[in-house]
Amino acid sequence: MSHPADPSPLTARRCGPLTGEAQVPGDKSVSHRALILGALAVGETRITGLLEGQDVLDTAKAMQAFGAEVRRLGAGEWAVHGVGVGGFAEPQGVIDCGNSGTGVRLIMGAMATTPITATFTGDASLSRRPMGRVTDPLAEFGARITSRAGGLLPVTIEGAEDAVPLHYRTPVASAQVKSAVLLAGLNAPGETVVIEPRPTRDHTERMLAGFGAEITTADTPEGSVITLKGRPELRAQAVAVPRDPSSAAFPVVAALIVPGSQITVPGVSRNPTRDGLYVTLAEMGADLAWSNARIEGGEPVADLTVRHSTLRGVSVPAERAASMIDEFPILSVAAALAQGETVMNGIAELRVKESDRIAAMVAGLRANGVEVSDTPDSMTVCGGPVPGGARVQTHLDHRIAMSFLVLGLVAEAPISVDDAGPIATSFPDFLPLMRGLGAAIS
Ligand SMILES: O=C(O)C1=C[C@@H](OP(=O)(O)O)[C@@H](O)[C@H](O)C1
Ligand SMILES: C=C(OP(=O)(O)O)C(=O)O
Repeated sequence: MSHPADPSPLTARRCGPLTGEAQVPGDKSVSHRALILGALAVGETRITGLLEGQDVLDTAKAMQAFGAEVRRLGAGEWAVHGVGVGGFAEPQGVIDCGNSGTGVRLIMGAMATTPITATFTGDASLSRRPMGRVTDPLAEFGARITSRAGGLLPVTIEGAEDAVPLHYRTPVASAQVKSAVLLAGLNAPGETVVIEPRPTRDHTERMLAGFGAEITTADTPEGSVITLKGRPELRAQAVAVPRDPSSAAFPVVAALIVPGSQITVPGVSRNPTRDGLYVTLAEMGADLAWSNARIEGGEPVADLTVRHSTLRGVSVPAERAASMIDEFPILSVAAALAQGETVMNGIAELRVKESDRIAAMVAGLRANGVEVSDTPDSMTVCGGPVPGGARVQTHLDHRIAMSFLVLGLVAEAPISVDDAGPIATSFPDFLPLMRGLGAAIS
């Protein structure tokens, strides 16, 4: 996505009830990890349900550049022939991770303890995001790292020759930082330990265990202590990727706010480190019915039925932020339709995502007549009728684009977004899926 096509604006209009089944795509976090661990394993990993969004395709390309064989077998079906821990080859070109923070940060971790050199770049959005949070701990493993001033991309990493394992306390609640350190720890002798003051999504830990690594998590007064034994032989696996709860959030909130709607969303991940939005919507009075709970690909999943509901404003505690970190833009859309005020606390991390998501939501909601305010780490939305009628700037941010297209389905006047192109990074079929449910987006 470093050389995006011309911007593609879209407009959403008020519509009748949404009905039907929403087959949302595979989980983005799990998809990146399946490709990376597949590339570090011995043998052939088979992946089903892989998200074929641009972020993940960029990671697949990167794994090829590091020497893994990556083949697409069919829709969502991929094979990765890995090179083993420590087996990455030096890429011949620059690694372009496009729009993807997860891709670039996890891959930097995965190569930083192998004695090869790689340069990473990305699009205009990724080039504004902080990389020091990952390159600082990777330097402690013995990697030599240069970046643009302020720890920005492009970043060049000379991987450590004789890596030393690390004990690292993450200064921000970030699964990307935790995962980068754990992936680097794979090729360091001895135990690498990550201490997380607050739990974040645990897909890396689950999948490392699934691939045969020795990894434990202990809850202690200091937080979660994750211990990984270095230099395991990772064994190729079959990985079934669950459907992405962060993508499901868009049709789910759309069905909650469009009167008369009822939809089902099968096979959504219910990983408790990802369920903050669903907990919050239930507190707001949302009619969400989960059924057929099961385990798929090492992750809990269930089917979800959603009915239009009258929502009321709530206060979302800071402790919940990590479990719904990508869902605050769409939560603020639900909040705009709720009775009373919704306060979102402890969300400073939103300022360093694909855009400053607090600023982008505040600007777009205000332009469409919603009362909203913010502080450096919180946002408050006042619910009520939504006049709409404005065009929103999405700043290369897929979640801002999808959120305002959902809001447009209930606003009095249509809402446009300046560029829907980035939606393809995480949810390439968003438009046909939403139209299939009855949404008026064109
Ligand atoms: O590890 C991951 O797959 C992700 C972690 C989160 O980022 P942070 O770890 O930076 O909070 C999230 O925002 C991102 O979409 C995916
Ligand atoms: C923050 C996100 O992704 P990433 O950090 O991987 O760019 C997201 O998908 O909302």
